[in-house]
Amino acid sequence: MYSESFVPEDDVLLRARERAADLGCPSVLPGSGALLRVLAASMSARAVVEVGTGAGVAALWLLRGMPEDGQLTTIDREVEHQRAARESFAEDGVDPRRTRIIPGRADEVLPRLTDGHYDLVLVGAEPYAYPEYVEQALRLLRPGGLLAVDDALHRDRVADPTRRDEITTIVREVGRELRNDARVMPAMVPSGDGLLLAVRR
Ligand SMILES: C[S@@+](CC[C@H](N)C(=O)[O-])C[C@H]1O[C@@H](n2cnc3c(N)ncnc32)[C@H](O)[C@@H]1O
Repeated sequence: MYSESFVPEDDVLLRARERAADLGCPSVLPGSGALLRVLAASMSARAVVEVGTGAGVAALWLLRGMPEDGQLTTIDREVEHQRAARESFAEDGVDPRRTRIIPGRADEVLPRLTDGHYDLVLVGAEPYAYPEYVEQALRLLRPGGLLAVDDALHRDRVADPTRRDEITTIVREVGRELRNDARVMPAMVPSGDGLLLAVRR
């Protein structure tokens, strides 16, 4: 699709994407990656959290938008994925001080992160646990901080009310909850597999 390839990915991103594919791990689609870079740059996001590192595709997009003194905290439970992400970061010449890769389960790691400290939180792992990650993200964000939920349209199934499988229902419910949550201003952006955005009031 034209908009997905509007900002083409360079060789480093394409290799990170290949690493992810070799590990059987889906990555953020290019349209959403480009959007994440724009968002991180527009708000000078210095403190960013990513739930689900994968091989580092979304992380690279974010890091490219963040200021040089920003730090990305990214959580993944798979050692192989952390290793692949490290390779991707090294290949892009990312200063190791700009990334903090925390190994472990997100439901155990997120509660240890500091309240109201982060500019941007990207949720991109395990749709089953999105409700819990979104709640943690809202705790972590400073006022004016941005929540981004990847795969929020789940291959367009979320928009189709006849799709009632468990994951689709959970992801649809997360959108509905955020739409009615007075703590945020939400918007659904149909880039990639859907990026649900919500600014923390
Ligand atoms: C869809 S991939 C993330 C892709 C990455 N955000 C990107 O776009 O490049 C999901 C990742 O979340 C990790 N993951 C799944 N469940 C997790 C959990 N409970 N805690 C931490 N990481 C988890 C997987 O190991 C996988 O690397």
